[in-house]
Amino acid sequence: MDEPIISVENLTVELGGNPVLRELTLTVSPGEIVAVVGPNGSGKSTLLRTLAGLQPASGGEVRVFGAPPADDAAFWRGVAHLGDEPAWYPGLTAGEHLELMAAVHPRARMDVGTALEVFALVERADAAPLNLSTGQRQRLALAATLLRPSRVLLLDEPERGLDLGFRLRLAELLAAYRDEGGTVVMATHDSGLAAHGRLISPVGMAA
Ligand SMILES: Nc1ncnc2c1ncn2[C@@H]1O[C@H](COP(=O)(O)OP(=O)(O)OP(=O)(O)O)[C@@H](O)[C@H]1O
Repeated sequence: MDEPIISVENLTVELGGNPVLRELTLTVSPGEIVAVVGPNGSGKSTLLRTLAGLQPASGGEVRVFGAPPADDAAFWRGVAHLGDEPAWYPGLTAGEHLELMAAVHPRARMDVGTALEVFALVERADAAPLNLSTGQRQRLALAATLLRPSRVLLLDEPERGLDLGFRLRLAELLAAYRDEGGTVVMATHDSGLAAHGRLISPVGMAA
């Protein structure tokens, strides 16, 4: 078996003095899609944030690429995280946000024109992100996340605001990412999307 790309042992995370994750153990192999499922408040976002190194652990160990997540360029070159809606640059259009992403990532996974087509944003490329609909903004955020090269995708409810057709498309896009050798860990409430991955639950109940 391949070396795990993510390994979590006995992870405990406390927020505001309350244990949110308790002794969680998880191993993710390269090329896997893992769907983190469970009720509201069960700790899905907390788990993703901890894997991204954005939330310190209270106990246990998290390793990504064989080392604890580190807030440095090398780590973020390998990891693309989409949590809450990103901050948009004032004055830049939707298309220019993707141009910016492509400019700083010379080995982007797709060019801007392709990204606009894949994420059905061609007609709205000249609009400011805040003038897009909720689902269009989520598609833009996903386009920016999937355009940049990465080895691990950490997605928190990527289905947020998406219509049914695009949720199905998203499942295909994640499968294509996996087929290129990428690894996906996503928190989701969408049973269709979750069905594309190995189900885990942060509260340890049968998912
Ligand atoms: N900053 C914080 N301080 C204290 N408690 C917090 C904080 N953020 C989240 N929590 C609590 O931690 C628990 C887990 O929250 P988390 O956002 O990880 O859940 P989730 O499974 O992602 O939920 P949802 O399905 O609603 O997105 C919840 O009970 C939440 O109220």
